[in-house]
Amino acid sequence: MVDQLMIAVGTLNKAKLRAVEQALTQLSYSHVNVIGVSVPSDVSEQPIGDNETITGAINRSMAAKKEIGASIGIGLEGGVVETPHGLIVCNWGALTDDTNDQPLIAGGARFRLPDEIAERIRAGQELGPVMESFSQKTDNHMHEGAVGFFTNGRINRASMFGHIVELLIGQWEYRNK
Ligand SMILES: O=P(O)(O)OP(=O)(O)OP(=O)(O)OC[C@H]1O[C@@H](n2cnc3c(O)ncnc32)[C@H](O)[C@@H]1O
Ligand SMILES: [Mg+2]
Repeated sequence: MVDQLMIAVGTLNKAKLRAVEQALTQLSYSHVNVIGVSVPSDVSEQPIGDNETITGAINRSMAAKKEIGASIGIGLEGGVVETPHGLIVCNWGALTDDTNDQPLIAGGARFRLPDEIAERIRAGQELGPVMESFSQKTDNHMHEGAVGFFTNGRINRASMFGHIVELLIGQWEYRNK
């Protein structure tokens, strides 16, 4: 009988939690207990740039792990990056465990936002609420997300974060080999 592995995820967002649960089930981690914890990211509500977004993911992973004394903490954070090609959505994840090593980091899918959305983010609005009014769907950020809306439902927020979780768990397995 394998010991239960407690994984704290620094969010109550259903898409993010589903991403962790699905990724771990697919990887046959049947002995894991995934627990969502509301923690501060200590960055802006709408992180701008890779650096701030990664920092948010790391802060969430550390705070979630500490909050419930889990063996692993995972933080997932969405942000936007200004580029000469337009405003690009970015997504980052971090995993903190009991070692003194740096948190593991992994990035996810990226795509350019349409100009009318980008303009509203540049004016200081958050992507989540902007998507709610644009898509006329409440809680869009907990379901398909901007990524699902603008990719015709091919990649939703959970599957996009699921990829990041696999990159994190894979690195964690490599480190523990
Ligand atoms: O409760 P938390 O974990 O904070 O979940 P969240 O949906 O707010 O997610 P983030 O803080 O990681 O994302 C920062 C902002 O960008 C929004 N966002 C990021 N990616 C998105 C996506 O694919 N679709 C819709 N909103 C997105 C999100 O709603 C926030 O306003
Ligand atoms: Mg948020």
